[in-house]
Amino acid sequence: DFCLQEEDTEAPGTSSGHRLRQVVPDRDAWKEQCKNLLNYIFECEDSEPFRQPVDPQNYPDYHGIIDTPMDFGSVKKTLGEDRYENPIELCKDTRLIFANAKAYTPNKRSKIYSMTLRLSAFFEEQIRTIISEYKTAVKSSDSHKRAAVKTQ
Ligand SMILES: CCCCNC(=O)N1CCN(C(=O)c2ccco2)CC1
Repeated sequence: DFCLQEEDTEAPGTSSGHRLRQVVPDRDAWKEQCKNLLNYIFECEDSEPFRQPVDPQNYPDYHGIIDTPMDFGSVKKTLGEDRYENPIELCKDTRLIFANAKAYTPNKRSKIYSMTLRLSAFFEEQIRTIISEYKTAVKSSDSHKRAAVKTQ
């Protein structure tokens, strides 16, 4: 893992000459990665029923069965407004989209429900790396903080 060397705690370009270039995992990278993933999902035909909230006019029983509606448009908006602290929170909301469809569908062979199966398989493949890299970056930045405290 990355640990601050003595000279790294000084301002860059100090009398000690050049600083070692630090490669520090970016703990904010997950946001752009999730934006790109959502954009890709929006391009998929399978996401069409899930890009905006269910209209109770079309499905009057929907909100009686589903306690917490969720859709990809809402996830995208929450992300864009910086209301997710991390990719785990985004993953939780996205999984709700799939769980709601499974709970609402009258039949596991229904067209709309079958669309979520492909979509969720793809989403889970992609989000696992984003979350893994985020957790690594957080650990690394924690160790940086510990190292910095030690040198004070
Ligand atoms: C252009 C779509 C606008 C909003 N979406 C919408 O009306 N939906 C998506 C959620 N639904 C289901 O998950 C479902 C599972 C089995 C049958 O329906 C109900 C239909």
